[in-house]
Amino acid sequence: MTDSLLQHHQYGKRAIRLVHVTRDGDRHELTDLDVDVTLTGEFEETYLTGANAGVLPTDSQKNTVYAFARQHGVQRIEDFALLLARHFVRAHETVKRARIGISRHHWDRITPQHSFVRSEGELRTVTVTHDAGKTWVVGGLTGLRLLNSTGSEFKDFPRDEYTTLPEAGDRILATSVSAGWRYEGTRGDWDAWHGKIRAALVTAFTETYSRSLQQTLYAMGEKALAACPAIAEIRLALPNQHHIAVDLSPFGLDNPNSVFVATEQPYGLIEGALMREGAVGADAAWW
Ligand SMILES: O=c1[nH]c(=O)c2[nH]c(=O)[nH]c2[nH]1
Repeated sequence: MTDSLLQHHQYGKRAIRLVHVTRDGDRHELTDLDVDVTLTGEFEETYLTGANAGVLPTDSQKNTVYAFARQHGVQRIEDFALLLARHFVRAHETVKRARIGISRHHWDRITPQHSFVRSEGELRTVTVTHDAGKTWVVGGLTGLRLLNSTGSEFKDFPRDEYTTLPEAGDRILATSVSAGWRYEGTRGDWDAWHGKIRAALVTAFTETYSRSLQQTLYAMGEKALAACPAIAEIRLALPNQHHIAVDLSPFGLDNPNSVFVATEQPYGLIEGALMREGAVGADAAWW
């Protein structure tokens, strides 16, 4: 046997599918969540010898999520994640840090009472990390698809022997936003704050005349920080969903920037993080 050290370990349950219905008479509220639980702590023994005395089964973790949903409701995912993270650390001595990630699928009401249609793509997300010293709440969203059909260019980039990209003076700019933002505190008006930040991201995307998606990213982050004083930092990942004008000349047709092929792969990925001036970083809050 070679000498080896267990360097890092964590475990938990992924993709706990939870659908919760609140019945207010005939009118129902639907909440549809994917919940991830990750625990770190004193679990070396089971890795080294298979002794499970300190190992809270992932099955019990899953059951806790369902039981807490019944007992406490799930209306605001930020509060539900805080509740679960604190519970695992408080209730189990071997658990030193708990991280709860939740993504919420959005359903739109199609009758006044109890019928819904799922709006595809966009998820509201939260990651709560809790240990003896601190609790961090990172709110966010993924799959927010945005497109500007003008107001975007990409020019003046360096050209080398491999450059074929033409300069674009008027191109389509399209992306699917992934954003995470770290709140300063653990109490808040989560729904309103999420709404303000989402609106700021959309407004900055639509209102910025874009010379690069990088510039647009910065404008989005800046507007989000301005819109919600409760957040200290924001991280954004913006895939550049390229739309390429189709060459219609073989068919004797022109293409005055009206027919495009929307390509999925490969795509550019533009990432950036903005911190409010004077705020203190918190790497442990992020994956
Ligand atoms: O906004 C852009 N940023 C880039 O870095 C880039 N690179 C590329 O090929 N197209 C684009 N567009």
